[in-house]
Amino acid sequence: MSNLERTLQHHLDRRRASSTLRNLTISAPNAVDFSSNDFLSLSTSPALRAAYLQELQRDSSFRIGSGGSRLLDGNSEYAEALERDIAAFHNAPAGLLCNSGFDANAGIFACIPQPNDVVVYDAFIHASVHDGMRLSRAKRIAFEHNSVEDLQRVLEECVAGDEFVRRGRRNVFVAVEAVYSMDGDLAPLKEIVEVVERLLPQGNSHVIVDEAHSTGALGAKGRGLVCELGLEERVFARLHTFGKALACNGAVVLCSPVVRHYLINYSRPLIYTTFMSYPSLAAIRAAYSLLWDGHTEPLQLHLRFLVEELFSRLQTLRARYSGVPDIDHWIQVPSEAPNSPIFAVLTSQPRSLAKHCQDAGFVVRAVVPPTVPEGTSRIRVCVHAGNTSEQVRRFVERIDEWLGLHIDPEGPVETTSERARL
Ligand SMILES: Cc1ncc(COP(=O)(O)O)c(C=O)c1O
Repeated sequence: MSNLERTLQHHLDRRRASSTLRNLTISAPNAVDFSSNDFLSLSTSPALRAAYLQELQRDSSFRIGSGGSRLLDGNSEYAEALERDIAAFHNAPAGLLCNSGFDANAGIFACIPQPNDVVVYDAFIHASVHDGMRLSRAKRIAFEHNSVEDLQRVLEECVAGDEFVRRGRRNVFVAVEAVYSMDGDLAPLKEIVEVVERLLPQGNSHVIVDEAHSTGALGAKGRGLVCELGLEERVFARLHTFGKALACNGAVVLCSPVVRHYLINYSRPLIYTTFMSYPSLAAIRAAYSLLWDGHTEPLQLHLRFLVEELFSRLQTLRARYSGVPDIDHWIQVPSEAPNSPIFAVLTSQPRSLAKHCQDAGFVVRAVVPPTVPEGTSRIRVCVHAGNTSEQVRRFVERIDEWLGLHIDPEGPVETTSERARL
């Protein structure tokens, strides 16, 4: 082993010692998916497969690879028409396709905020926004997750402390997500837009909404939260990613034509990379065709039904153990049904619970700090349109079984030394 590899191994060993080592895993083929972001189960949809194959056959002389960066040989009529149609679907003036949501965020936040501008961001914002912001020379300020009051406090401080901001001469960007990936909670977007417009009335405030987890899953035909709330003209830019509910890869930035043109000129993750290949674009068009023609609407409805079902079963389960003194140590479930398909089932023993569920054929994952804040270790549960009520019932029974292994709803709580053996 070289000295460098020894150093790298040392870092890996430190992670192993703190139980934060990451490894690639492969789910069993017949496992029940309560984990992936394939919310509409389009990954395995015969309708999407058929639409995709049809799209590929539309022009038998298609060029498979894009041929280069979009700025050089990678662009095509096909790509331009696709992004125009997607923008129209989401009621936006223009769209710009990007190879991934990560690239899109990293590009936007690195090149649009200018030196001394301010980026105010939700404390739970995605890593790609952080990477982008770090490359910009803007000032960065977090506000408490989903707290309109704290956003207001931060903005008031910006206005009070910076004459340029106050006079509308310095831009303030506000970065939020429509649905947050770990708790499945929605941003109070209307209130956020209102407070931003009220405190910064000079036209120098710009809200950017990441709709990664709402694309396809929220709003009429899956148009997302901004459309659902009618805020299209009050946000600066939106990001829709195709890798989750749409079962593809890539993303689109919805924005004005000027912003689109600026990104084409300045966004490095867009400029210095090979653009998506034709099969990738065809898959995106096929997925959008299912949204356009209403195919996914019953899937959205079924998903909603399953969310309510899982919620009510988890509530009943939790109520059975309500007499156990330290029950919150073992399990905490959402107090309201999430408005998204994502559930956080909190437990101080997430690996043990995840393994117990996995052993019964359920794909579910433990999420621990630093991915989530200390004290909020959990299993992250995602419901899918392809799940059934029966699977939800069995899954909750499995959690119940795990609880029963460690605590008795009627009897005394186990000792700390017993718990330590878990
Ligand atoms: C909120 C959010 N934004 C952006 C991304 C990145 O999107 P992509 O997977 O297309 O790179 C993700 C996905 O991991 C995400 O959860």
